[in-house]
Amino acid sequence: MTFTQELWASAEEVYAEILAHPFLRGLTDGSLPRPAFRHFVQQDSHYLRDYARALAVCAAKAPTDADVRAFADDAVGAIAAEQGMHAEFTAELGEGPEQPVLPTTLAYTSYLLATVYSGSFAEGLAAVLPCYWIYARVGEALLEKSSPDPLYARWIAAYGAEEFQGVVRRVLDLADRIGPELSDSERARAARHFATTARYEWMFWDAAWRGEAWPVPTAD
Ligand SMILES: Cc1ncc(CN)c(N)n1
Repeated sequence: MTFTQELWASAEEVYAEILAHPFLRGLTDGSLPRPAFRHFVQQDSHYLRDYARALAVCAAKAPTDADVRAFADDAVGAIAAEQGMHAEFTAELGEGPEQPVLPTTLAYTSYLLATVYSGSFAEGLAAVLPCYWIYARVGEALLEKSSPDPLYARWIAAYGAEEFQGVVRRVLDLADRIGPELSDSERARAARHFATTARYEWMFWDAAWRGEAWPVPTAD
């Protein structure tokens, strides 16, 4: 089994649950309530700021100059493209009340940052991978049906697009290049990180679907 096959196997069931989630079903049949989508976009803007930091840390630990550049470019490029898309969505949806960073976003980004700072390059890579790979798979799967809602159809098209798929393929190729050099224990740790952040991906959509809020008032 290649390293990426091993990683995917650790989260296969989570991916099935993601595709079945009412948030994603609501995107494709157009029934997703706008407040849930706005919630998602606002939390994703918070998330992407920290995800860019996580990619920058991966870049700093990458094995070759080309890999350093690829991660650094992604940290700037792919994230800037997604943030640009969110800005367009926000303009169309209307700002709505300002949301603080909510519990699931905070838990996910805290886990990502702790892992990329404290783990090896392979562990950090495994932790950031579901963000790329699950969205690429979801984009591909949803593209066939797209959505009767033009806003949701644009979101699906962005992740199904060849440009995004190509970025993801590059990262997967890198993972498979370093895979054979890893010890069994490092591969096992990496698979645990991958499975954990894949779960956070499910939780992120679920939090938007539920309209998650802090249970008691916060200071900000
Ligand atoms: C939570 C989350 N995960 C993944 C992606 C896709 N880069 C995203 N924008 N947001």
